[in-house]
Amino acid sequence: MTNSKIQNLKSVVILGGGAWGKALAKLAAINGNQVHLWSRSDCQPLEKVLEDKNAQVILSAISMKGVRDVASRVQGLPLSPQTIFVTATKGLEPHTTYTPSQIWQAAFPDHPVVVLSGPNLSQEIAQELPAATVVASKNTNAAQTVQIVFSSSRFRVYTNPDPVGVELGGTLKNVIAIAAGVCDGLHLGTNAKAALVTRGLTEMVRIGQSLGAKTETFYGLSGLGDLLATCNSPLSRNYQVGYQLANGKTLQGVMANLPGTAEGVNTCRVLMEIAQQQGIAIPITEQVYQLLEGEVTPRLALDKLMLRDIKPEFDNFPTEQIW
Ligand SMILES: NC(=O)C1=CN([C@@H]2O[C@H](COP(=O)(O)OP(=O)(O)OC[C@H]3O[C@@H](n4cnc5c(N)ncnc54)[C@H](OP(=O)(O)O)[C@@H]3O)[C@@H](O)[C@H]2O)C=CC1
Ligand SMILES: O=C(CO)COP(=O)(O)O
Repeated sequence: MTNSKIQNLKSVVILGGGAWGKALAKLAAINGNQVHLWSRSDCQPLEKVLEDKNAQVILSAISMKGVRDVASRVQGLPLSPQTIFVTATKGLEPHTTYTPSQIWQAAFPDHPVVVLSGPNLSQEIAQELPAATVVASKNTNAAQTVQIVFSSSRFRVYTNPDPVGVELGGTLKNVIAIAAGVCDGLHLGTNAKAALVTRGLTEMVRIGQSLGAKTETFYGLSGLGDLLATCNSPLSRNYQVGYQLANGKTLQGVMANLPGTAEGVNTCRVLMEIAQQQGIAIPITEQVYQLLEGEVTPRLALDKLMLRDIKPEFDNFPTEQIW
C-alpha cells in the first residue's frame, strides 16, 4: 500500500449489524480501514466502542425506528470534532417527517453529515458483485473522505452536493417498490411496470421538490438507479411486501416472515401526512397506503389508478407555439 493510501485509512465504526451494516463494514475493511461493527448484541456497549476506537467516521445503518435513540446515545459521548457521520438508513421519522440525516445533523450540528444511498441490494454487495453508490453532503471534503473509505474495484462511489435529494431518492422509491411487487404479483406485464415505475418517479420528484431536493438528483443513481434496482428484484424486501400482498397474504403475515426491514411500509404513512399537509398529488403512494391499511384489494387499487381523471403527462410542460 502506498504512503498516501495509508494516510487515508480511517477508524470506522458502523452502527447496526443488519444486512446493510455488515455489507458496508466489509467494503470499508477491504480497503484496509480499521472497522468495528457495533450492534445491540455486541458484547461491548456502544459508549465503550466509541471511546476505544476514536472513530473518524461513524456510519449508521440502523433501521429508521432505531435512529433517534441511537443518535441520542452517541450525543453524550466525547468525540473528535472532526468525526464525520454517515447515514445509510432509507426511511422517514413518523410525525416529525425528518430524514435520518436531519436527525443526525440536529444531534451533531458542528459535525459533517454525509448521506450514502444508491442501488445497493446488500445481498449482491455481500457477494462482491459490482455496484455503484452516491455519498452526498454540503461538506465536500467530508463526502470525498467517505468516498475514499468505501471505493473499490467492486464498489464505485460518486459524490453529490444534494444530500436531501440523495436521501429522499433511496427513501421514496421503497413505496414504489411495494407497488412494483404488486404489479408483478398480479402479472400485469412489462408495459404496466414501465408505466408504474415512470409515474412513480414523477411522484418522487414532486415530493422531493417540496422538501427542497434538486430535481436532477432523482434522475441519478440514488433516484432512478435505486428505483430500477428495487422495483425489479425479488431480493428487495419492499418489492416482496407488494408481491406477497398481491398473492393474497396479509400484511401481518408478510412482515412476520420478511428477512429484515421493509422501510416502505412506514415511509408510505409518513408520505401521506406530508402530501395531505402540502397538497401534493401522489396517487400511487395513496393506493399503496390504502392497500397496506387493508382498505383496497390489489385489483381495486389498480382499477382506481387506471380510472383517475385523464390529464396531461407533465404538470408544467412549456407549450410550444408551432404555427
Ligand atoms: N439491506 C439492503 O439492501 C439495504 C438497506 N438499506 C437501509 O439500511 C437500513 C437497515 O437495513 P438492513 O440492514 O437491511 O436491515 P436489517 O433488518 O437487516 O437490520 C436492521 C438494523 O437496524 C438496527 N435496529 C433496528 N431497530 C433498532 C433499534 N430500535 N435500536 C437500535 N438499532 C435498531 C438493527 O440493530 P442490531 O444490529 O442491533 O440488531 C439492525 O442493525 C434500512 O433503513 C434500509 O432501508 C439501504 C441500502 C441497502
Ligand atoms: O435499498 C435497497 C436497495 O438499494 C434495499 O431494498 P429493500 O430494503 O427493499 O430490500
